[in-house]
Amino acid sequence: MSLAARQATDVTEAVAGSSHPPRISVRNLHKAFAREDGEVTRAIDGIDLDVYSGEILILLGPSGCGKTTLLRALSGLDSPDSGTIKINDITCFSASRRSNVPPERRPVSMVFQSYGLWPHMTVFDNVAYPLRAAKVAKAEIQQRVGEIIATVGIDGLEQQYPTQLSGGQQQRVALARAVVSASDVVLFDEPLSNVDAKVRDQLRIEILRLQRQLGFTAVYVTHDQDEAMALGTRIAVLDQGRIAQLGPPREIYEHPASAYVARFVGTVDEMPATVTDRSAPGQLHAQTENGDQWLVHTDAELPDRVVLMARPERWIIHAERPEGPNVLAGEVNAALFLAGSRTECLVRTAIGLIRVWAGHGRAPSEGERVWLSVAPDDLLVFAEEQS
Ligand SMILES: Nc1ncnc2c1ncn2[C@@H]1O[C@H](COP(=O)(O)OP(=O)(O)OP(=O)(O)O)[C@@H](O)[C@H]1O
Repeated sequence: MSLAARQATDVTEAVAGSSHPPRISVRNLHKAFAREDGEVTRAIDGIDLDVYSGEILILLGPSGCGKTTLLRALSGLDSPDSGTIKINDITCFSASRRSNVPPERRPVSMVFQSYGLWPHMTVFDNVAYPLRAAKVAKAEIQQRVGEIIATVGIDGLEQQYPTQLSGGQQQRVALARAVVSASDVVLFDEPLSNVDAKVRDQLRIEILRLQRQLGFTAVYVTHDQDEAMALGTRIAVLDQGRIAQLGPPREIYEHPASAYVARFVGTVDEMPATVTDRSAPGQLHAQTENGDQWLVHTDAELPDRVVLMARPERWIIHAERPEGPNVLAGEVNAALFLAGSRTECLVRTAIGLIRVWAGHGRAPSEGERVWLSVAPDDLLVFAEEQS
């Protein structure tokens, strides 16, 4: 089948929440590892997850949260302890049925952080490898490899060996090899973490373009929140083998389900506080340690001890004390001009340093006395964690 024929028609419509059945379906998956010291690590601790046709599902979380273990379970490189994995409605793993389809028979391909190219094969032969393994006719291999090499922008390098290529070029070869065999599902394991920042930006766009063009479904592991935001149709934030939150990037950023998610995705400053009034529905008042009262719009049921959080772009800087609630006096400690997009200010206040991203307006200068305010809708509030 030619690349053109494989172009997806259903990418935009068949996303999460649609009536289409999921492309990947994971139920009650567990995987524990026994460490050398006898401790047991629950790398995957009861995960349920559906991934829909044409979406890029990001697995995001700090080191050790189980991202790679989950991806390897999907690929068949690792066997879970219990649960089921279906891909294209075929049971690839079921502990109860004792079935475990080997990696080469699953309809998935993988792109690794370390490229995983065959060093003794040319670029052409690396990309052709899955087609030769599937016994595709020679003329078709020639055509499909030629097309995909041009698509990922490495034409002219066909006869080079991987060691003769830059990291970015090697990852383009790996990408071409992953998509050449028209796998329905492509699994990405931190594919951009070995390339420099500029190439990473380019490759991100390339991956997105390729995915839109070919319509494959992707599961993409990263610990880089910018990458997750840029690429994800939905993001699953993992915490110790569990899904802490699953949703579109904007929802995760603007409505984090927990303090853990708020801290991991984006930047926040935190203010411990005590709830002083919850009599009006949909709002509460809380007092910070300096005695200030804060008005927060929320429907959440919360204990008395809470933590208030605000994103840096939600604080507004004023030269004069503004009217209204949630106002804090401060002095600009540092003002960093960041590549034209914003000025990042550190403002010293009675409750500590607050980060504020001032946009295109007048940026305050260091040493200036200012007032900060934040709208009641823009304050996040969570229960204080018990230590
Ligand atoms: N083969 C193994 N033996 C013992 N423990 C393991 C093994 N593989 C993973 N673990 C543990 O399982 C947990 C999850 O590991 P995993 O590699 O899935 O995390 P990750 O989120 O991908 O981390 P990173 O971003 O650092 O790659 C970690 O605590 C890790 O130490």
